[in-house]
Amino acid sequence: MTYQNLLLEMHGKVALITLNRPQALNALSPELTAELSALLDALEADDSVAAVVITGSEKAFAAGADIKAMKDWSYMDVYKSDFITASWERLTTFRKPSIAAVAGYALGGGCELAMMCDFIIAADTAKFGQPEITIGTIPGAGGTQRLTRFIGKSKAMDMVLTGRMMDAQEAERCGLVSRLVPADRLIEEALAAAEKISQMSAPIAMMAKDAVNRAFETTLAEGIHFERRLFHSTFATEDQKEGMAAFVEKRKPSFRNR
Ligand SMILES: CC(C)(O)CC(=O)SCCNC(=O)CCNC(=O)[C@H](O)C(C)(C)COP(=O)(O)OP(=O)(O)OC[C@H]1O[C@@H](n2cnc3c(N)ncnc32)[C@H](O)[C@@H]1OP(=O)(O)O
Repeated sequence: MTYQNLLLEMHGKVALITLNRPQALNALSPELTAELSALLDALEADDSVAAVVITGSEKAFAAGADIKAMKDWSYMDVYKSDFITASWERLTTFRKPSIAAVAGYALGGGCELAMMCDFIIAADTAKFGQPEITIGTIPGAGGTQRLTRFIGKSKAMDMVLTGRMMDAQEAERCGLVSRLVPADRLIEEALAAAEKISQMSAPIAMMAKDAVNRAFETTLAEGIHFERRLFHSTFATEDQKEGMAAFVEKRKPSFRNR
């Protein structure tokens, strides 16, 4: 498949996806999100891919949904097509580890897309926001829910009601991003993190990701029960045997993803 709005580069077992609509600050058009969804399907099915990094340009990770495309849509258009469509949410069902590497603007759907990744590494130039209210709408790709879980009610209300932007330092302080790096090291750092993850057992990484994600969805008791059962099931894998044997034998483990 050829992609008009995305670039794909392989770095060993890590797929680097670059959103590529520079003329519109990577605004997330229906075509772009459909391409991203199709590409994630292909990467999920490809056993040679262990992790994914999604990035944009120096100026913008993504400036949100494509306002020019959606400005004249009617209620029936968005309701019947169920916009935000499944293609936007494909990242939330992607089972391999995903990292958003954010420089510049991550606004509206751009911020929402970054929050759908497993974690966010931000350049010191990054700016996050949910400015939908300034154009007469509200976040529609999970912003009110995910941002609130990341940064708490008070700050989420501030962001969503004023539409203000948060700089990278504030985003790190309040837990929206996991790491802050100089802009010229963003891709290197994100690829290094993904490469480190790709050395782990792939099924164990999936279980770890499933367990952390469950914390978003359930009570503490249910989440701990879920974690415990997954933890137990790691003992049914060859990779748990290999990992612990390697520790005892003072060598590097050689995981076989079994
Ligand atoms: C997903 C949902 C449901 O949650 C909804 C949304 O995401 S709604 C969209 C939320 N995002 C925004 O409201 C941000 C819109 N953009 C801006 O405020 C500004 O572009 C900026 C602050 C990010 C950057 O400003 P500046 O440097 O002055 O650049 P511009 O001249 O404004 O932009 C350059 C070029 O890109 C086009 N552009 C920017 N953002 C979008 C967008 N979201 N959709 C479509 N096009 C966008 C902008 O129109 C410019 O193009 P030209 O008009 O010059 O052709």
